[in-house]
Amino acid sequence: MKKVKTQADHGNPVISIRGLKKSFEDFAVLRGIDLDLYQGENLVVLGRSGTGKSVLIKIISGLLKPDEGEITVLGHNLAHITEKELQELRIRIGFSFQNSALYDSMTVRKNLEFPLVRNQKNITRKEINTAVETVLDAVGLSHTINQMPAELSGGQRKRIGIARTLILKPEVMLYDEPTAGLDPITCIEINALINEVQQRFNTSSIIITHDLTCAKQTGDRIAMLLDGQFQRTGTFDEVFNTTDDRVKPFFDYNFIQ
Ligand SMILES: Nc1ncnc2c1ncn2[C@@H]1O[C@H](COP(=O)(O)OP(=O)(O)OP(=O)(O)O)[C@@H](O)[C@H]1O
Repeated sequence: MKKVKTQADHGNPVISIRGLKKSFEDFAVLRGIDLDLYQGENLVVLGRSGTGKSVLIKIISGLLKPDEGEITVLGHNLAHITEKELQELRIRIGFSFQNSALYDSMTVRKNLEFPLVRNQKNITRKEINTAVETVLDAVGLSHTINQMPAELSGGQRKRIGIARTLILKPEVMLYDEPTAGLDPITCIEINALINEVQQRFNTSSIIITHDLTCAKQTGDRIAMLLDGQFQRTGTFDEVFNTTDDRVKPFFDYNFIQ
């Protein structure tokens, strides 16, 4: 079970989804999704490969359009948002994508400065330095500031990727497979970092994964995506304390810390 219990504000959903449907040609991927993400909570969306987890976060971030349903993100109904409002909204959402590569030719410092300078034209050098130092400290990698990405381990690169997202002070974090391709010890460190980010920056997060250890360690709430819908939602134990034959095998095939 998650070690640090967090107090989500259940009166205040930062993301609200009702009746979301999405098909590609005649393949119905999402078949009626309802979801609320509350202020300050980590919500894990768990599901097997190809169940539509990435499609869901692409729809939340406005990268894909739904066929049906109402999606409200940080007070904006995505059906009625202008392109300019969507750009502004995206700055308030941090994406940690599986392949969010760092720029190999830039130091860690320059990688972190890049989104800041691009999005905040009038920022001062002092403000940039403070922001870089704050996020590097948050991910525990202050000593790497002048290193090149090639000198970092896979886990360190993942941390710097998360720091680069945090530097814009997102209110919502979307993590797509944060532990994919990492060894088990590094996975546990990344899970701890996701919880630290939640505590320190009071972010609300959706964590997409099929890693049950990640789900167990980071999720205040788990939503199990099966057959295009959330079939079970609750704490980790509530979701897996079931005789549902579609959920049980998923549990059995994974190693849980
Ligand atoms: N742009 C697209 N055009 C056509 N089909 C798509 C598109 N995007 C996703 N799909 C299909 O939708 C389904 C769900 O894909 P998605 O990437 O969301 O799965 P996932 O649950 O994130 O899987 P994984 O855990 O392997 O990343 C897949 O069958 C995929 O082929």
